[in-house]
Amino acid sequence: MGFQEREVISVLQQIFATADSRLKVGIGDDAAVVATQSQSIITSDMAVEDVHFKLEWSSPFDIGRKITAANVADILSMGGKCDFLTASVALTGDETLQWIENLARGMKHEADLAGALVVGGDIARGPKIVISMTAVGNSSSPILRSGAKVGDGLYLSSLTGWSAAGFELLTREISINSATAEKALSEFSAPTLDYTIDFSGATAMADVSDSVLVQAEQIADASGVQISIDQKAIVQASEFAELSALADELKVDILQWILAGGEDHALLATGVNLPGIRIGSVIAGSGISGLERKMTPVSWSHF
Ligand SMILES: Nc1ncnc2c1ncn2[C@@H]1O[C@H](COP(=O)(O)OP(=O)(O)O)[C@@H](O)[C@H]1O
Ligand SMILES: Cc1ncc(C[n+]2csc(CCOP(=O)(O)OP(=O)(O)O)c2C)c(N)n1
Ligand SMILES: [Mg+2]
Repeated sequence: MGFQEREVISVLQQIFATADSRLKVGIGDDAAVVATQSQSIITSDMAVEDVHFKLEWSSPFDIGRKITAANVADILSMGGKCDFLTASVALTGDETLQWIENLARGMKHEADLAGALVVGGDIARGPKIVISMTAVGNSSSPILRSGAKVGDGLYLSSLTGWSAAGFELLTREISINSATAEKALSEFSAPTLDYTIDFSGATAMADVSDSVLVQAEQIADASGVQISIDQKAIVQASEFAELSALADELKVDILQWILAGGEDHALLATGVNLPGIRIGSVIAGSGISGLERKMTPVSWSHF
């Protein structure tokens, strides 16, 4: 074992140190003390070694970014802003202190982008690395999955499919030396969240962790509407041609990546005249329609 628990805590204390006035008591006591808003949004997501990440595929910095992004995205998808995060980490004991430090630096990097503070967590030994984060955010008017209305459009904050493309390159052990392949690998290792998109006018919203199809179906079910996907509109998206070239090179169906791939954590929203990429419409009925061929959404239900 290359580190002691108190050494790790001391490193974490330094990395997550802040003078932010929202934090009253940070790392070092039994719990953090924070100034919350009158209405909070709370969510948790975890990342398990060999289920959500592989040590040979991703740097500790990217693993830290990715789990933080997955948590923050659930707050953004409620129309909220993330304020606080906690990080509970099971380590095997084979890691170096530097590995753990870089994991924390990745978390801090993404937390900074989100305007959030890492205020505490826990460390334990486990047979594999498991990272569970909890995020606390706020919104005075949260956007639920259940608000989609007939006549709304369906919008993506950015084109999905990049993470699935990176996952495919890694699982098939294909090495392509191009900026497009680099982008796919980087989006898989740690997705770029769409912090600047203004979806405050959305009637319903979800982040794409499982896939556009799964998340659209969740919105359709919760709202009692049908969502019709417009494949022709997806083709018009600005990054489509670039991703399509990579799909052709790998001989895969690009729509499988875009609609059935996961982990981009892009925002999927319904509403009228929203920014982003319009990929469909909300109509009367139930379920999903409009697909020109059958898609097999990769279901990431874990059991
Ligand atoms: N172990 C658990 N205990 C309580 N609630 C849970 C648990 N696991 C999942 N949930 C809840 O189930 C819902 C769906 O979870 P999940 O599919 O992980 O959503 P997401 O894709 O937004 O992370 C969420 O409201 C989540 O809080
Ligand atoms: C080693 C490895 N295998 C497979 C995947 C792909 N993968 C794992 S979980 C997942 C979907 C999202 O995970 P989940 O825990 O269901 O997230 P949540 O819906 O709770 O946000 C995907 C696409 C991966 N990221 N890493
Ligand atoms: Mg979850």
